[in-house]
Amino acid sequence: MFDSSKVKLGIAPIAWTNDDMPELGSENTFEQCISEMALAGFTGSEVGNKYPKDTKILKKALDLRGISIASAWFSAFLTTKPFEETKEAFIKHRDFLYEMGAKVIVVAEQGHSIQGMMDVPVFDKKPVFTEEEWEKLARGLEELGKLALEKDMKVVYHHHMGTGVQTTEEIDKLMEMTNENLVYLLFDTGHLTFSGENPEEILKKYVKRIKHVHLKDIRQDVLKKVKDEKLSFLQAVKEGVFTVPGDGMINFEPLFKILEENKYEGWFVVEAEQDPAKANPLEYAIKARKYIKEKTGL
Ligand SMILES: O=C1C[C@@H](O)[C@H](O)[C@@H](O)C1=O
Ligand SMILES: [Co+2]
Repeated sequence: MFDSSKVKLGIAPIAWTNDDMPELGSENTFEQCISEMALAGFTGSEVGNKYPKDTKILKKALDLRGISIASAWFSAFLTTKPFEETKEAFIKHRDFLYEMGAKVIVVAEQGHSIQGMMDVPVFDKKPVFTEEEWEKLARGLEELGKLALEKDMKVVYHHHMGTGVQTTEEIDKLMEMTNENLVYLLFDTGHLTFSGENPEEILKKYVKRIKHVHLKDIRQDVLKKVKDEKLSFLQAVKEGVFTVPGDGMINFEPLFKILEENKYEGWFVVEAEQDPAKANPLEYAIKARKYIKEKTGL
């Protein structure tokens, strides 16, 4: 059994409004989004572009609905820009999250990333870092890890489609090159399956270093289409490659089992970006909440 005082359930606003493609769900307001999260039974959220930037206003709106902030995405450019630029932006982001009570900071390297490029095939053109870039990334992430620790927070690295840290080998390399007490791992079921990795193997290997979990499922027929038609990451999302856990090809039972046996503590964040015009966000949030209850008891 998971300890429900140690494992919390959140959901990402990206199913209501997609910050990478603001035309998806532009009609959905911040208030509707967080009200529906609460209505579906979630007590946590990550942060979207429509969220108020003022922490007092944001806190009040979230408190009214019994929701807290689990974390928020940070784009690092350690391989392509001077470290100071990433550092300055990271400190602002860290301080915002600290005020909101978050304990982990989601970081993904965006140097050379193709994840935001509408027409670049995600399986053909992903970046591959040079040794020099790996070194910059590893040392930079350790510095960000130290900055996070100043506030008793942790950097959790987000492996991601279309970036230099996507595959098993790349995750292994990053984990080997960084200090385990400074750089932790985010486990995103959807990205690993999309990429063709084995989520169970990765989870077993790094479970002690995993401090944040993104739960999303994959529609197998859409994944095939992405490969056959050489679609980009954003086109894949629009087509519906991602869905909520339990609605696709991933077997979550062994994953929950490994997390449970290893006494995982932290957030499970349902993060299933798809077109809200095709997949009603409240309906899918309820579906996800029900599935998690069934499989974990949480
Ligand atoms: O954590 C995430 C943040 C999103 O912006 C991203 O594109 C999504 O797929 C994801 O996993
Ligand atoms: Co994610």
